[in-house]
Amino acid sequence: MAKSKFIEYIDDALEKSKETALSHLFFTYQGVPYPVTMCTSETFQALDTFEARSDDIVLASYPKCGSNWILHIVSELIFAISKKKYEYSEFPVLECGDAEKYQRMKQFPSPRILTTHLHYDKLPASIFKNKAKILVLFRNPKDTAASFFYFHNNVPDIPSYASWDEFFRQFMKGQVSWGSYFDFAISWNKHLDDENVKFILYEDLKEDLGAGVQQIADFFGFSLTGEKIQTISAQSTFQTMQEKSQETHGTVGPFLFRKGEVGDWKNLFSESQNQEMDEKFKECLAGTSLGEKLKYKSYC
Ligand SMILES: Nc1ncnc2c1ncn2[C@@H]1O[C@H](COP(=O)(O)OS(=O)(=O)O)[C@@H](OP(=O)(O)O)[C@H]1O
Repeated sequence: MAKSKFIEYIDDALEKSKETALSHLFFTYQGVPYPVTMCTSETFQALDTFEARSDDIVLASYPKCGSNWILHIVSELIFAISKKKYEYSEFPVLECGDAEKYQRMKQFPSPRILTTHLHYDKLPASIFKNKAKILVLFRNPKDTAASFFYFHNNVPDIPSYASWDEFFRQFMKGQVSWGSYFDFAISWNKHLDDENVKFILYEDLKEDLGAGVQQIADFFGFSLTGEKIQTISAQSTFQTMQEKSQETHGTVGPFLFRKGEVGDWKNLFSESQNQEMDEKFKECLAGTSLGEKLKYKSYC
């Protein structure tokens, strides 16, 4: 990707981050904290003017669950079908950017890929009305928290936390960008088996990427040969994506594609933090359909 709108937007957000202290990083909109460097209340107010199409591709996930991974997979699937490279005419996160973006997006050709970190009930109504398909990606909360912490503390221009313990406290309170992992999970839990919604797990993608790519292709109705699916899988491994990360994501790339592993949380969590998260998981998700789907016992 040349210096695209995508990278321009990220560079811009990083530039704003340089001058933003952690204590001023968030503003709250309808009860959820968002980073001032990426979101504005004007854009949230305009969000309901967004007109979804039935062939829009919506990729929903909490931050750090691998949205750039599935975005890449879906872009490659579109390329394989249409023979045209998917163009990011706009930064793909639906709720990020200026309030006029929804007007500009009317001109973009189908299929449009929209990623989002929004809770289910905060998505614009037209997504449901016009029956756009939504792929919802989850990752176990411990690795998600670890990835989130490293991102803040490794990227030089993004405000750092004083320590992992401090980040963990804020994460558990939901005082991080896009709010609480658990609130996000609760909001999606009842909708994972809805028509036009498909759940996918980061850890399953890690375990068998080929099978995951095939499922994603099937869900969006892309019919490709097994050979093509394998080629796309090979182009979507962590190593391949990390090697190209500077080219695809600019300076933040190597920090964003950090480790891509399952279980890295073990290097950070203390025993009491571990227990605290297990309790929170039980309280919020035990016995729910999502609680089962996350395979918490295996990964946490
Ligand atoms: N191909 C592939 N395979 C395995 N893991 C991958 C892959 N691509 C991205 N990742 C990992 O996803 C984490 C970043 O998540 P997001 O892309 O959702 O980040 S963001 O919220 O958009 O900033 C981040 O996780 P950590 O490495 O644990 O920090 C990325 O490395």
